[in-house]
Amino acid sequence: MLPVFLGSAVRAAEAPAIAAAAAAGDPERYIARAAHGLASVILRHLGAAGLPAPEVSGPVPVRREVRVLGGAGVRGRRVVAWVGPGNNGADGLHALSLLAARGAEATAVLVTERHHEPGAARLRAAGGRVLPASGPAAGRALARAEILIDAALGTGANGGIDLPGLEAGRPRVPASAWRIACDVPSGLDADHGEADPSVPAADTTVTFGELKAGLLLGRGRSLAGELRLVRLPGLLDPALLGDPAFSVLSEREAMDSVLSPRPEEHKYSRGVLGLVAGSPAYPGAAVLAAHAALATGVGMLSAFTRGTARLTFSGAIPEAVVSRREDAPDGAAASRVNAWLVGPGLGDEPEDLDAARRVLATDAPVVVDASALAVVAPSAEPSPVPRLLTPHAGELRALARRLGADWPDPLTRPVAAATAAAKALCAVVLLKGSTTLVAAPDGGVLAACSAGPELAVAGSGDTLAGLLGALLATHAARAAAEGRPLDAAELQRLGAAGAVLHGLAATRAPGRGAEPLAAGLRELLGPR
Ligand SMILES: NC(=O)C1=CN([C@@H]2O[C@H](COP(=O)(O)OP(=O)(O)OC[C@H]3O[C@@H](n4cnc5c(N)ncnc54)[C@H](O)[C@@H]3O)[C@@H](O)[C@H]2O)[C@@H](O)CC1
Ligand SMILES: Nc1ncnc2c1ncn2[C@@H]1O[C@H](COP(=O)(O)OP(=O)(O)O)[C@@H](O)[C@H]1O
Repeated sequence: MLPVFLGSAVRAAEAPAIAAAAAAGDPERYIARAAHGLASVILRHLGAAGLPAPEVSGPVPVRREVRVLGGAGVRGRRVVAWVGPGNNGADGLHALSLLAARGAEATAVLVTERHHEPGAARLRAAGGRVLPASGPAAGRALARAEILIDAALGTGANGGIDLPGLEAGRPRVPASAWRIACDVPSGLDADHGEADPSVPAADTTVTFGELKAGLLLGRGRSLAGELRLVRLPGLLDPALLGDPAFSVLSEREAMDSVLSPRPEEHKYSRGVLGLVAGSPAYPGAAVLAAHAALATGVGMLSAFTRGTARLTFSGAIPEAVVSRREDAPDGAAASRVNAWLVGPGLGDEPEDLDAARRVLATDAPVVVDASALAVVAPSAEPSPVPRLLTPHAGELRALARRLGADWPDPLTRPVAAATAAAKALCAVVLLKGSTTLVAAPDGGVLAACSAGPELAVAGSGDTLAGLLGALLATHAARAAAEGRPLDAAELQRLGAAGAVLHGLAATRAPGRGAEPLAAGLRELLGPR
């Protein structure tokens, strides 16, 4: 798991080391190291021999399109940087001089009057140019750029800044230029990912010290591009840094959460999922959830649905045991259920909501999705077995309204919103979005960043719900065999794992829309 911190926390935590370096007569100690990492990423991208930069991490587990530059080597490559007034600009100047020393045609375009003078002097000495943004030479350099470094503003930004080379009617940065942001895209709020329209998008962001939450939330997710982390040992004071805002689950960790059946296992020991879903108005949601659960791997699927949806469901899912809705959760078919999924296509008639209430009154783990969220009530104590709620932002807002709760807004403050809901409801809350956050009642938050916008289709949430139901059922069965219940921490991890797998499955799906996602999941997980 990769911890992610508020940008403001990283900023506060680096202040003492920076002050100490300055007091020791070495004010550029960390700037030089950051610039070294930045230049190293650029060199590697050009296929040139990199600098010996031990501190650059591998790609962060966030799905991105990665653009690799054609041609090898750095000699003669036209590298331009927007350079701002603070240390972010200083990083950019330093990185440019490292590239100039290796033969790049390096140009700094000063976007404010103030800039880091020693850095500018070093760049000139290395053969680079330092130009004011207002002059024609800067326009020409920007219009010929092959690589554009965004070093205008970093974590000290207070809103966006007008940058040359982006406006219509003036020399423009070519669309083919590879854009690399230094620490954060200029003007992006490094805490929450808010950005005004002036914030420039990057293909890659090289960030320093620790990952900043704003790179993974809100607009940050699309503005930052591929992420690289340059660690700067000794820079951050752990006491000032505090706890992470959230931690990103890796693909490996998610894959490892899917249990393979043991040779001696039978359908019941492997895990039975009780599915309370589907209604005459929404029969398809239950089918999508069922396909996803079966693709993830359950021993048995016991479905409870009503009216004409029963017929549709039986026809589509021949291996499921299908019962009447009113038999959940007490009928014979429910007796072996290890975990429940209630909600996909459930409907919102009184009888639908009654069924959801009955399921929530059991002591089995349960995924509460879609219209079943309408019966969730606050609780002072965790239920004996925790619940996993799966709202998107609109559903979380509706839940807050119904309960009269004053939770932060899930779109602009998703970490705080999910955490407040998890605490108030004593449940694990999985807040769906381009970055999905999973908050536990005791505070910690996990994140899944594998998803892309192809998941923004009706029915993809039903697929996620089925996947989560299967993870809960199989883990609950394994835990029961070991004589222990599933706890909230395990449920939270399974929630995050499910969201990561959901995003990965989309990359393997044989077509568009929600229906092929289960096939993508099968392809991803292989025979289990
Ligand atoms: N200080 C250090 O030794 C290190 C700092 N690092 C770099 O330093 C950056 C933070 O440096 P700073 O604290 O100097 O902050 P910035 O480089 O983000 O710049 C802050 C300056 O920009 C001005 N400013 C803010 N918003 C503006 C706007 N909208 N329009 C015009 N001007 C604006 C502020 O008045 C201030 O003078 C990090 O993002 C990172 O790139 C890294 O090099 C790690 C080491
Ligand atoms: N732009 C996006 N990028 C990545 N994932 C997305 C995006 N939009 C939606 N998703 C994911 O798609 C799913 C949609 O779920 P939901 O809104 O409940 O859909 P439905 O109820 O129609 O099935 C969620 O898992 C969400 O995280």
